[in-house]
Amino acid sequence: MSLFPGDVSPRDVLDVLLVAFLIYQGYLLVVGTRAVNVLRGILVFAAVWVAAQLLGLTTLSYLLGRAGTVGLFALVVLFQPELRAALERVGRPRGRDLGASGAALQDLARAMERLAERKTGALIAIERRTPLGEYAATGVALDAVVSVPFLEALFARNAPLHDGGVILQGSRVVAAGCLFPLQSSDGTYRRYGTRHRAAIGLSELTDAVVLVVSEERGSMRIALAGRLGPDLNGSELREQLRALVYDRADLSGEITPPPPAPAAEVGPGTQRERGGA
Ligand SMILES: Nc1ncnc2c1ncn2[C@@H]1O[C@H](COP(=O)(O)OP(=O)(O)OP(=O)(O)O)[C@@H](O)[C@H]1O
Repeated sequence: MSLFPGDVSPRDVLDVLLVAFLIYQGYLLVVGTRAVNVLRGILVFAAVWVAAQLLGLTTLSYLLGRAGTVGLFALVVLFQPELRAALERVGRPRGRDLGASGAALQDLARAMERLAERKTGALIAIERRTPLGEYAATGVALDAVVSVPFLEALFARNAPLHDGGVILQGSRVVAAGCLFPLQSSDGTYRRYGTRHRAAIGLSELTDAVVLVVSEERGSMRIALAGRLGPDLNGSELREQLRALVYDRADLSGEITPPPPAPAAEVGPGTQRERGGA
């Protein structure tokens, strides 16, 4: 007896499986981004359209059908950055050697702690598979080994490059004073300032691990995959860095974003201090 009854051929099964795989991958690409809300809106729109067709509401289904065609083009324009990031993620090489070392991790974490202790604001993006060249180009190119004094000097108030973000590639600082894309001020992160929104924005469009020290609160946080994690102490920061950047085994797997900070923690009025180990 054939495994595939009737008209269903192995090719049809393969076809359906591939389409299901593509839909699932598409879902993984948009989950956690602002595109998810739009996706929900599209589903509601499609459901109303199908209902209108089933009920024979010709004018409504005609209008919705027309709006759908125009909407597709509008979506491409609206989500151009997300689409580009998604395609970049698809074509990203696997298991790139970051050339990072345990020493760099310790220096980076120590610099973060010192900056947090002194309430010196800082923004540091660590490149992973998505090249950050276009963001590095907005600042000043550097080529220096990651070290505590160097990072402290970069972010020191009145230092020429303290404004903007620093970009690291492995153990090297490759740019400073860079402009990162701001997260749109919708939803959960509306109450954050621009430094935090720049961290979230960059992590939304790339797979970079973005570290932020708050000048106001002296806290250390990580933004990853469009989400801002909770305040970290020194050992938590080291642990996260080890897992996300310096443990290369992790690079073959998927990114697990840190849980978003509870709403109570995010307001400017809530001063929960945990910076420094
Ligand atoms: N798009 C950006 N890219 C990189 N850095 C930025 C960007 N926007 C703002 N910054 C940095 O953030 C600083 C302003 O931070 P602001 O006080 O608005 O943010 P915040 O999230 O409240 O941070 P903090 O808690 O440190 O005050 C700027 O001086 C600049 O260094």
